[in-house]
Amino acid sequence: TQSTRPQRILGAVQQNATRGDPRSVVRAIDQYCRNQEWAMNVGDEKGCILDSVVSEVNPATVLELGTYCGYSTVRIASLLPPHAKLITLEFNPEFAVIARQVIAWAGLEDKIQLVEGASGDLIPKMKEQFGVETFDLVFLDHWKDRYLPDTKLMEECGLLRKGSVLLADNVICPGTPEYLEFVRSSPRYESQYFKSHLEYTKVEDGLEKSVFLG
Ligand SMILES: O=C(NC/C=C/[C@H]1O[C@@H](n2ccc(=O)cc2)[C@H](O)[C@@H]1O)c1cc([N+](=O)[O-])cc(O)c1O
Ligand SMILES: [Mg+2]
Repeated sequence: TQSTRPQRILGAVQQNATRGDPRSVVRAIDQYCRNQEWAMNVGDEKGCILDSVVSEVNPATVLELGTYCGYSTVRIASLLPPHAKLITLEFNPEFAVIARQVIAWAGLEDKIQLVEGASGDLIPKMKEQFGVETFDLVFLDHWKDRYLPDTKLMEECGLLRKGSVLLADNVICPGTPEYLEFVRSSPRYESQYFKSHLEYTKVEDGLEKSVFLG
């Protein structure tokens, strides 16, 4: 029976990465997706921008919207301080099965909690069910038409504090026009665009970093 792209990505990790070495997991996925088949990981070029923002924020609590195969999950978690926690939301059970194995191969299970479900349903439960106060960093990389409603939902649920950082992938390609307009025009956010390229291509894309001002 035919394998799926996520299954082939997991295979590339198991064949080419070293157990317990997150950076080798990241490298194995990038090499596979650059040389064998494209996949919607944030990738190595935008990944360096992601690394710099994570290192600058040095977050104790991170929320990732959109796990997929766990590439950015592992990339972020590998840079977190000892007791920091990353919660990642994944809607597709098949993707979740793969991501859990990628996270395990990297040896990062203790830092990462993968929760299955829709962001719109899970965000209101963050405080009561997952014991979260606020998030220091949110990485948005799920369905592009959910970036804005979920940002408003996080505000309403008191999950953002003065200084919380939102980092959004794909603000150019595929594009998140309503989200971009909102964070760039709202007086409650200080936004900055990091120009880059769509993963594994020469097409323009970028990350938008938006600091919540409270
Ligand atoms: O479409 C894109 N991303 C959508 C990602 C969606 C992911 O978020 C999950 N989710 C988790 C929780 C939810 O509530 C909803 C979905 C979905 O189950 C999926 O795993 C995309 C597309 C391109 N592209 O070039 O076409 C490039 C990119 O970098 C992209 O990120
Ligand atoms: Mg993306």
